[in-house]
Formats: sequence, structure tokens, C-alpha cells
Amino acid sequence: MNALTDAPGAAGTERTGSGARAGTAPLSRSGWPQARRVARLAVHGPLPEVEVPLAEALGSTLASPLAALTDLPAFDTSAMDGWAVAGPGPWRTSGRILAGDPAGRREAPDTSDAADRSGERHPGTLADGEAVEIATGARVPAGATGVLRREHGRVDRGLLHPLYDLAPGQDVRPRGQECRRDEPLLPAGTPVTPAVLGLAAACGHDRLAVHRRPTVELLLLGDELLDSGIPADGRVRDALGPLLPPWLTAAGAEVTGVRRVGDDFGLLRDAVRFSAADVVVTTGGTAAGPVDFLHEALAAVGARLLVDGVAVRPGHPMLLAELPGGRHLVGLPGNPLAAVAGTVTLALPLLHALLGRAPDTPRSAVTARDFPGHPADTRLLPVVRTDRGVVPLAFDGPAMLRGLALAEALVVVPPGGVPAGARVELLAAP
Ligand SMILES: Nc1nc2c(c(=O)[nH]1)N[C@H]1C(S)=C(S)[C@@H](COP(=O)(O)OP(=O)(O)OC[C@H]3O[C@@H](n4cnc5c(N)ncnc54)[C@H](O)[C@@H]3O)O[C@H]1N2
Ligand code: MOO
Repeated sequence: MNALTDAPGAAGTERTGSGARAGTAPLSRSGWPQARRVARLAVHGPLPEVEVPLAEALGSTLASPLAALTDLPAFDTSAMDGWAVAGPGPWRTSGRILAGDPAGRREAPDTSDAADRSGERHPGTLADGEAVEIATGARVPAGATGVLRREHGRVDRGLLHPLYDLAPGQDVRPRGQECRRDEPLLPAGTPVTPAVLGLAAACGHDRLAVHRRPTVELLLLGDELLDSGIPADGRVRDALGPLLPPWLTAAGAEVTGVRRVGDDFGLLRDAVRFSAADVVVTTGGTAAGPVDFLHEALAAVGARLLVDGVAVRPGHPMLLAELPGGRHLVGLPGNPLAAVAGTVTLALPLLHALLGRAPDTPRSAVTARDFPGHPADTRLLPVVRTDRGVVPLAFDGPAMLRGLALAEALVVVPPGGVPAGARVELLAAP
């Protein structure tokens, strides 16, 4: 069916009289923005705080602000290979300071007159007219007024001559330039990215206080699914088993299990009932087909539907339920692009709430051409960016992934569509 014309009309209850709905209170389908909001507000708060080593923190969210444990840089640091110099040139050079050398250490003995005279001075202190060879990243000695790059100086008979003027403090990264000890660097709610891990290590952290990552069990429904090989004889390859776990993991979830569940009511009910995951994600079985048992299984385990159908194309049969014990279930439609729409609409906002992640700043772009809309539903379409704005990709049907695989983002097209030049919201593509 054409995603533009198979709408039942304005938002209303779509599935009526299906045996698969017995026992669950009928819900009107939600508008798309409302469904996202419901998913974000479905939990009372983020999961508890835990302290984990840096190597285990990727993808989780800071539970408290990240504060520096040291000044950064922790000492005046040379930004270049060359010489640390004191006062105006030329300079007498002696010794060498490498990255990692402790304070005051200079490889060659300091025999300069100034050092000999300086009873009170630190042994590594440079006096006016002195220079010491220095490596990038090495501690700049006390008394130095700048660093002369190797290519900016010439040594002639033990004297270093500048080829260019040297500004005071040139090529020295002063202690505390980036931050001071105890200074808050990142607020609670920041996602832990590789860059955050690097920053945390740079300023002295071995462990991070984060919210526990939500566990996710993925249940792939459908007897027709094949795990390997070429699809034939009415069977189809499972596209969501490969697609969803890495995406959910990248979003911060800990995917604890991926299981195929046959088209059997009892099997599905028990898989949902006994899952220990914070979030059960199912694929398929959301609609009204003869073996679509999801609603019936949810009723049997005492689930409460929070979202039951969304005014969005593709993906309108998606659902969100609260399970006993404070767990949740996201029901993604079986059509793969519809499942992707369900993931961005329900699964990611729910996971972000459990992770304690601060709301993303919405991303937007301008449309390079008209994006026809559905009369009543939001559309989510794979797009690429061009100089003129975003353009839709072909092969964007609910059962297709060909467009999505080339997509840089999904564009949110409000009901009724938008003309060329309109600003539209973008969602990250998997
Ligand atoms: N009478 C109605 N029929 C359908 C409606 C409706 O409103 N009334 N909605 C249609 C829409 S839209 C969608 S989307 C699908 C949703 O169906 P289900 O969630 O029940 O999913 P299934 O019926 O199990 O599968 C649908 C389709 O997707 C294929 N599939 C399932 N899982 C996978 C997978 N892991 N990888 C690849 N492909 C998968 C499955 O073989 C089917 O072709 O319902 C429409 N029908
Ligand atoms: O078009 Mo359905 O809405 O494939 O999800």
C-alpha cells in the first residue's frame, strides 16, 4: 500500500475488533510529537548512579558534573620543539628537557654562569641570556620567557640566534590554560563519547560516575525470518537482528540478548513476562494479522499501554507499554523502515530518559524541494544533504532499507507536507 494513501484519516482509534487486542484498554493513536514526549516521560527518572572504569563508560551518561582533578596543562608546557629561552637573544644554550622529565631536570649539567651564581634559584631556572633545548610537551623551566621553534633559530658557536622576533610567552601553554583544578568541565546529563573519555583521562580521572546503562532484550518475531542465506520460498532475511543491536548499543543501551521468537502466543507471552531487561524491544506482530500476538501477550502479562499506534508513516502500529516491575516494552513494526521509525520515535527517547541524558538540541535543515506530506500523519524520510538543502532518497517504502542505507538523516515532514526552502527537523539515521 502507498504510505501516502493508506491512512485511516485523522487520528483516531485504528485497530478495532481485533481479537489480538482482547484485554488491553483501547488507546487512541498518538500524534508523533506526543508519542516521543510520552516515551521520554515514561520513566520516573534515570537509572541509579554507578562508578565505572573509563573503559566501560562509553555510551552512558554523566550522573554528576565532570570536574578537573588538576590544572590543565598541569605545568607550563612547550608547544613546540626548539629551545626554552629567557630574555632577549642571543642565548647560550645548554642541556635538554624532554617530555616527561620532572621539574628542574636538565640532561646536561647546567654550567652557565647564571646557574653558578644563583644560590637561591631552583637548579632548573633559566636566567636571562640562557636557553635550553626543549621538546614539545616538556615542562618549560622557571625563568623562561618563551619557546623558540627549532626552525626559527640558528646556533652558531654555542650561541642561539633568533631568526624571528619572539613574543613574550610564545609557544608556551601556560599551566591552567584549559582549566583549573576542581573547575566543572561538563554538566551531568552529558553523553560519554570518546572525546569525553579522553578529556576525563587528561584531567586525571580513572573512573566516572554515570547512570547505569539500560539493559535491552531484543525479541525478533516471525516464523518467516531466516538468519542466514538467500531468502526464498516465502521466507525473508531478518534485517533487524543485524540493524538494531549496534544502533541501540551506540545509543547507550546494553543489549543483553537477541532472540528469535516464533509465531506462538505462549512463547511470546513468556518471553515478555520473564525477560529481565529494563527494556524489551520486539519487532513484528504489532498489527492485526492472524499471528500478531503482541497486544494479546501484553494483556496477558498485565502490561499498561502508554502508546498504541502513532500518527506517523512509516511505522504507525508502533507501541510502548509499561510492564510489571517497572520494565518497558517497545513494539516495533516488522517492516524494517517502520521499525527504524519506531526506534527513533519511542525506543531512543525512552533509553535516553533511562540514561539520564539531557535532551538533544534539535537539528534542522532546509528542504531543497517540496516534501509532500501525509494528510494526517507525520512522515519520516531518509535524506541526504546537498548544497541546496536536504533531498529525499528513493526506495523509502516501509519494507525497504535501500534509501536508508545511503541516508545522512531522517527528515521529519509534518502532516500536509512542506515546500522547498522550509526548515525541517532532522533525526540521526542509524
Ligand atoms: N490490516 C492491517 N494490516 C496491516 C496494517 C494495518 O494497519 N492494518 N499495518 C501495516 C503496517 S503499516 C505495518 S508496518 C505492518 C506491521 O506489521 P507487524 O508489526 O505486525 O509485523 P509483521 O506482520 O510481523 O511483519 C510485517 C512485515 O515485515 C517483515 N518483517 C518482520 N520482521 C522482520 C525482520 N526482522 N526483518 C525483515 N523483515 C521483517 C515481515 O516478513 C512482513 O513482511 O503491518 C501492515 N499490515
Ligand atoms: O507503513 Mo507501516 O506504517 O510499514 O509501518
